[in-house]
Amino acid sequence: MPAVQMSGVAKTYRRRGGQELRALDGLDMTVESGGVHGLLGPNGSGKTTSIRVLLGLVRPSAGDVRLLDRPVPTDLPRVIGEVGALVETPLFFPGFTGRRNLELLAETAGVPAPRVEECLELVDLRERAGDRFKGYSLGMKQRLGIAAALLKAPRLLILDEPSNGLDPAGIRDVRELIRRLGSDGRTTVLLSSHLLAEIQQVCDSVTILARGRQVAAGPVSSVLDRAGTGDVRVAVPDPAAGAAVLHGAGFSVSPAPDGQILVHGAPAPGEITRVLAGHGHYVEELVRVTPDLESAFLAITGEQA
Ligand SMILES: Nc1ncnc2c1ncn2[C@@H]1O[C@H](COP(=O)(O)OP(=O)(O)OP(=O)(O)O)[C@@H](O)[C@H]1O
Repeated sequence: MPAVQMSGVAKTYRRRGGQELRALDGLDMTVESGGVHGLLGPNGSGKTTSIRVLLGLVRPSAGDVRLLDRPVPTDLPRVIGEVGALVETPLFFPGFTGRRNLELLAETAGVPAPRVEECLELVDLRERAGDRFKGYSLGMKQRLGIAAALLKAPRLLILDEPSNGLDPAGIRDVRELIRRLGSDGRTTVLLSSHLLAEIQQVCDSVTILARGRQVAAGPVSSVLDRAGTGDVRVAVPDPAAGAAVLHGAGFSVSPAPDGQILVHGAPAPGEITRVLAGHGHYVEELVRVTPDLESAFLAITGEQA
């Protein structure tokens, strides 16, 4: 059972002056249960809006939404107890300790008190739980926010740009925490981010958004592979002669920076080896050129660098 299913979801905002803005324009997204799923897209692509739709904070103009196999918003009251979310920087009492803040939230939500300590442990804040919230670093505040979202032991945890504003150590801690949560065998994490590197390091699968639509989805590695250039870099002892042979055989070639040959859009690299060997050029190395992550992302989303 998928944890999240969105199909054809649209959300139109009316701007001042009557103009319409399509924040979501027929968005499809499936998040299978378990692991960490990334929602990746440039600023303004609709990540926060889709999360707000999932949580019933925004009513979609069209489309179907299911959360833990229940229709949303109709059945939201029946599933919301199993969903934890960190959407904006959560509000805590600055003068209270981290622990007291969580205890208050737990009491309000009817969560048994021992769960507070478990959550503090999960986010690695137990040692500092007796300190006042206002003295926490931004990273600690964010981890306390995640602890609050975990109080109900949710099956689905939704985190909207949790690394925003954090320093490198804070980012690392939050990423490790998300990975840990996603591999506990019972929690599905949906993580939104505009940072490709974050998605690559943390997520198992990804939905990529651009202008309110899905532009790619699937396991992280295959989605990025699909954005591959199809170029192959070939090393032979005599690159100029080798390039002439390949050109003569109909391949599109250009010189690679290190004196090797770049063969463009080569569907079957084995053919390159065969043609070269047929003319006495023996391949020393043949490597498929994978694009750097940033180019892959820009290629997929169609954004300009
Ligand atoms: N309440 C609102 N009223 C009008 N327009 C809105 C509202 N909320 C979002 N938008 C617009 O909808 C589009 C999508 O915004 P959204 O916040 O969902 O994108 P995002 O991918 O989360 O971007 P970011 O990373 O910048 O938060 C943007 O153009 C935004 O300006």
